[in-house]
This record gives sequence, C-alpha cells and structure tokens, in this order.
Amino acid sequence: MPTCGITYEFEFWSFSYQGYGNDTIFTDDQPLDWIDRLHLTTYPEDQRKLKFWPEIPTGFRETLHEYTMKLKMMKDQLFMGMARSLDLEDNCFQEMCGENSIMETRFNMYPPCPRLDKVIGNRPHTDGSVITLLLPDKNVEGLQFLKDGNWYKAPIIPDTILVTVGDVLQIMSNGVYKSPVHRVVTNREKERISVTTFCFPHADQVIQPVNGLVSETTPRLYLYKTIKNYAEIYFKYFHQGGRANESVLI
Ligand SMILES: O=C(O)CCC(=O)C(=O)O
Ligand SMILES: [Fe+2]
Repeated sequence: MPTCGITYEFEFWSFSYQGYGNDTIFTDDQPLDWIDRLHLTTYPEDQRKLKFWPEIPTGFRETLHEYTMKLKMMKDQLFMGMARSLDLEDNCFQEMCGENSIMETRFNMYPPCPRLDKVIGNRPHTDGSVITLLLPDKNVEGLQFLKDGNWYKAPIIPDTILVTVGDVLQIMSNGVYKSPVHRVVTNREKERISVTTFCFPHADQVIQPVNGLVSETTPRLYLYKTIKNYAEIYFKYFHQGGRANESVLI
C-alpha cells in the first residue's frame, strides 16, 4: 500500500471513516493493531470521497467500482436467501437497512513481525456490519475464528469470498444468525493482504429484531437502536475487547 500523507476523516457517530491510516486511536494506553489500511466508502456512489481513491495503479478506481457493484448484487441475494431461510418476507432485511444502505471497503496490509508475542494484526472482535464480504490473501493465512474457547484457522480457498455475519444481522435475526469473534494473527516473515467489505444500514436506520422472529416463544432479545447509537456503543466495546451486542440485550 503506498505511503501517503492523508489520514482518516472520522465521524465518531457512525461507522464511517475514510482514508489511509492504521488503528484509530481513542485512548493513550490503547494497544494498536499491527496493520496499515485504506478505508473507503464505496456505495452509494454519492458517499464516495474520491480524494482518498488512489489513481495508481491505473484502473484501481474502475476495478473497485466494478467489484462494488458485483458485491452489491451478491449482498442483495444473500439478504434474500437468509430471509427465506427463516421463513420471512424476502425483503425484510433489505428494508431494515434502508434505501441508502452503505458499503465500505477496507484494504488491509499486515506487515510481518518476528515478535509475535508483542503484536496482533487485528485484535479479537466481531464486525459491526450486517454482513462482511472478505477477499482473503491467496497465500498467507492469519484469519482465525473463536468457537467454544478455541481459535480455528480460516482455510485459504482461492478466489472465494468469505461471508461473515456481523452484529447487526445478529440483532435483526433476534440471535438466530450469530456474529463470530475473529482475529488476524501476524506472520513472522510474510506480509498479508486482504480486502474487507462491510455492509451497513444507513446511519439513521433503526435496527431491531424483525417482527417475524419475535413471538411468545421467542421473545425479543435486543433493544432497538439507530445505527448511530449502535456505532457509538460498538466502538466503546471494540477498544475494550468486549462485545457491543451484549450491552443491547434486553
Ligand atoms: O484480514 C482479514 O482476513 C480479516 C479482517 C477483519 O476481520 C476486518 O477487517 O474486520
Ligand atoms: Fe472483522
């Protein structure tokens, strides 16, 4: 990733920040992830800040545009498929995300480091998205998921988009779909590159369990929140290594 003087433009009240940088710093004593990244809002098109979109390599902007439009189609299909899998109206997740739902793409570069006892590429976290679409490095492992207290490696399957459930889908599905805790461990010798695309509702949307999943036998688990409210809670917990979803449980 090219070094560049531009740093993040960060809006604390939403998930939205754009630009080059590494970890966002909230407190002086916070450990920092061992990572460099470029974070861009890619959809809707009027939310793009093109000053952060590199012109080199040639074709980057066109390729990212094309990639975004394909991922958007994939996301729409996934939302519909997940709704059907729960016997819900096809468009219930789409509707809760709103017409101006957001996609953000983050290019991650994890430098190698011999002191694995001192650094972590991406600390344990859940994603604050509805879903996350990940293009992992083709050669270098690093992503791990936590299950029953053990870390499991995500296998490298070339040219595959890995879909992760985010906190917002856990809330909307009243806990049926669960957002997994994951992390990226640093490699001793090789750098690792990945591209993550987060799908979010618009900042003003209210998120809550969809009606069809709340009943006397399956009571509502989560309070309703706007995405703005939820983003504030998410970042507070993210930096303390906690899970935001637990604080919006009823
Ligand atoms: O780099 C990866 O494989 C995953 C990155 C990740 O978890 C994230 O960006 O939220
Ligand atoms: Fe993540």
